[in-house]
Amino acid sequence: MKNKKIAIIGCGNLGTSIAHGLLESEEFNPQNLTLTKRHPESLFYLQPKGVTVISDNSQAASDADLVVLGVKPYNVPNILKEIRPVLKPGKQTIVSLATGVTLEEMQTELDPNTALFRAMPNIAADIQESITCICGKNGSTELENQIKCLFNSIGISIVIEEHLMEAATVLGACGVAYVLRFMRAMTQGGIQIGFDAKTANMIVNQTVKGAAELIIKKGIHPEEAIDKVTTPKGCTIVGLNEMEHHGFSAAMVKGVLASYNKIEKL
Ligand SMILES: NC(=O)C1=CN([C@@H]2O[C@H](COP(=O)(O)OP(=O)(O)OC[C@H]3O[C@@H](n4cnc5c(N)ncnc54)[C@H](O)[C@@H]3O)[C@@H](O)[C@H]2O)C=CC1
Ligand SMILES: O=C(O)[C@@H]1CCC=N1
Repeated sequence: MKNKKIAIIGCGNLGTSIAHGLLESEEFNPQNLTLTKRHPESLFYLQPKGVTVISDNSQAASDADLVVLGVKPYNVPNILKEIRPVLKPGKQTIVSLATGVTLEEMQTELDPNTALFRAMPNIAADIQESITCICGKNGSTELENQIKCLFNSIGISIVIEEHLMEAATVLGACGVAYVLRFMRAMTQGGIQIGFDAKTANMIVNQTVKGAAELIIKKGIHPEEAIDKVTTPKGCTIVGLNEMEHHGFSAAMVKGVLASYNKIEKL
């Protein structure tokens, strides 16, 4: 990755998280990163690190080995039309982060030989803790490995089939927001039982981090760990059952499905 030039076209919330993550990575040279935005001033704070920040998408795309599209889905066709004249098929790779825009839809705007990937990271890229799901078209195994390498430097990545990209968006990208809303609700409960907001927040944050890392590091099923917490006739099982009576798991599943169904209509 050290020698690869990357342009993030449309560097908003997600693009900036990726840029931050890349800049923390030892495998990446900041001089090789170009970020674009229509009004780029808000990204100028990254210039002292060696990053190029401009508003000219074609200039950014023409110089890059990897062109990452960070714009909203409805902007993708116009951006592809804009940069197509400067692209060098066979020499560059396009990676779209856009939700719900298929490889086939993008291919219609590009030279048929253009190597094209979709990637679905999340905003934890900022601290190199993203999960990124990737799928591609016209790319060699070597190119696929390069894309994996890029996203592994800001977390972990897996290659999936394209028909699962929308599911990946919901679980991996929207998922960050679901977990954070859960954390806020738990904090509110903590305040009601006596903690000030700051302390409740700290306890919840570390509890969630500990629970996630326990499952990840031990490689166990969540229910196996839950069984270790639920003392018979104890307070945990009473709380969990009360949550289920109010539809906790059902609400989560329904929320996941609602997000998934919305992508179809984006
Ligand atoms: N925010 C998230 O957590 C995730 C977002 N995505 C996808 O990533 C994409 C970006 O999402 P966000 O970062 O949230 O959106 P955003 O609105 O924060 O970022 C898009 C950026 O593109 C810029 N832009 C728009 N038109 C442009 C143009 N013609 N030239 C240059 N820049 C232009 C905007 O100024 C903005 O900064 C979307 O397609 C979304 O579906 C995917 C996974 C997670
Ligand atoms: O809410 C959205 O549409 C985008 C996709 C995943 C996260 N943000």
